[in-house]
Amino acid sequence: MPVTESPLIIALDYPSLDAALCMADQLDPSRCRLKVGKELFTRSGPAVLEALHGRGFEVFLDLKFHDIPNTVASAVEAAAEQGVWMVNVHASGGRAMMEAAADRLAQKRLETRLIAVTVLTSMQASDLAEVGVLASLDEQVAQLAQLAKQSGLHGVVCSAQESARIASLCGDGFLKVTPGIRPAFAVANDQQRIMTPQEAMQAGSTHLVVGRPVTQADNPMDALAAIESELGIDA
Ligand SMILES: O=C(O)c1cc(=O)[nH]c(=O)n1[C@@H]1O[C@H](COP(=O)(O)O)[C@@H](O)[C@H]1O
Repeated sequence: MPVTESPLIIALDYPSLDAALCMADQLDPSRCRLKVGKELFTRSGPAVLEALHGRGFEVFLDLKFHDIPNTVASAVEAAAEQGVWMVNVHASGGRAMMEAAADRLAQKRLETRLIAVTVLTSMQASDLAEVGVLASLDEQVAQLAQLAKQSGLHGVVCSAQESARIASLCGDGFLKVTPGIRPAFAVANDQQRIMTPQEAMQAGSTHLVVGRPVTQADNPMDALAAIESELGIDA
């Protein structure tokens, strides 16, 4: 049984363990999961995982691995051994890399969900062209999602704008973890492909990653409650 049925994952993008735990201590593991990303993990290391697991949270370790297959498989194994609920890689690392990571989890009987980033939600079509990708943004996301599924991954990180297409190509059970979530009260910041929480769920997202709209709000708990209410979740 999961600790929570909520689709919400709060991104703890903070510069210190203390700041991250200050937010975590206002949250409840029955209401959301937490995401630990590059800044926090680089500063605090595995201690943050222990601290959050100790408080009962399921943790998405978002380090977006992208390297040769053996290196990524070993990094994914190391994350899973620390008990994280979810870990991610970049789908553009390719089939061999994703298969090696998925196979390693299976060999070691580790149940961590492994997902792949398709195209970052901060990118738009012109950014893709600039890095030499000639496919349209939608086509690139669809191609990488299908490759991730064929490689044995549990799902993808994508924008909610792409969730419906990925559901039709890869199935409802394939996880669609969607950052770039912006409730009506929040600003876009550096996100390009955004949707509101309700639109994202209607589009078929299975999980919503929310950072600054909650963590930088004047009252983070009110912001979280407003999102829950938009989704019809009883807090
Ligand atoms: O893998 C991710 O979590 C991720 C992928 C992506 O394409 N876009 C994206 O924003 N993220 C992460 O999702 C979070 C979004 O945070 P906010 O923009 O503050 O809501 C950040 O921690 C990003 O690192």
